Amino acid sequence: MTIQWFPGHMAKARREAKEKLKLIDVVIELVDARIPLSSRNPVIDELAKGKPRLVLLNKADLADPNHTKAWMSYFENLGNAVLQIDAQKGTGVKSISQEVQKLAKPLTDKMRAKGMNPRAIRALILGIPNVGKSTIINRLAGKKIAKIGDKPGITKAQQWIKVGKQMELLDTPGILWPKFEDQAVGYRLALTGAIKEEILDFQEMSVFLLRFLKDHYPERLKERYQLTLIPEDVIELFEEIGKKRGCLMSGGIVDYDRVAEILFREFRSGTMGRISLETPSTK
Ligand SMILES: Nc1nc2c(ncn2[C@@H]2O[C@H](COP(=O)(O)OP(=O)(O)OP(=O)(O)O)[C@@H](O)[C@H]2O)c(=O)[nH]1
Repeated sequence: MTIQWFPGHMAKARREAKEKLKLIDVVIELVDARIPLSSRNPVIDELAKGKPRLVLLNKADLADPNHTKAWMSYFENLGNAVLQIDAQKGTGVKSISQEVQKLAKPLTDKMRAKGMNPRAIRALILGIPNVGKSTIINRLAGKKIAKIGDKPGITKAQQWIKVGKQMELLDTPGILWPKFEDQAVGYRLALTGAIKEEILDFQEMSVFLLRFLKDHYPERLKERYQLTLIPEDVIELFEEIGKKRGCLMSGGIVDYDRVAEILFREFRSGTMGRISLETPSTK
């Protein structure tokens, strides 16, 4: 789904998320493991305030495993539970319910102390577009999708999915807007598919990517595009790749648009290998 985020849409998303959060014990915040900070909604801390939180680093299959490890510690140090997952294949998804239970332990303990039988813990998935919310919901729902139906006194419109015996998940995620304020963040979001690529200049985006790869994954670049040396100048590098890939127009001039498209597609699809565009120390 592609959403153009105008102020009215952002206000509506915030209102809806706040409404949903009233019903929720544990927040599941979904981010892209390749860009965990850039893919966070800018007001998530304010929205989820006071609720225990499980951060899911999704699309971990596309991210650099070493960086993902560093990101796990980063989010743990902020006081969250964290899991890395690949919702497409289902890796790590089974642990979600367990983590949610752990986070809700103070609540279940309280219910027991009052002599009550603890009810199922209610969770909500929140995240920016395209981060994998629906994929996870479908995974968690599995084949035995059990809609619990309306709960009197709680809500009429909301449907809940039963995940095991002890967790209930709201079947519609909270879709939140991405960050806009920073150009580098914009490039990272566009490269990973969170915002419409048409909004940004393809060539500019690819130059951003090449600059990043040159600094952080030079060997990968050499290998993929069969380069013996990586030119210092990023435009020269762009042209080298164009020549290697036969992206030439008449007169032997490099077709920049085609090179940009190749770089973009090969990054997006994971053909370049597992690459993270952000580490906890990225500014
Ligand atoms: N490689 C990989 N792809 C994934 C993973 N999770 C989701 N995807 C893909 O990412 C794309 C977006 O997934 P969705 O589940 O539709 O994302 P969403 O957050 O519900 O998107 P919106 O409806 O736009 O808010 C789809 O093409 C999924 O197949 C993952 O862990 N790894």
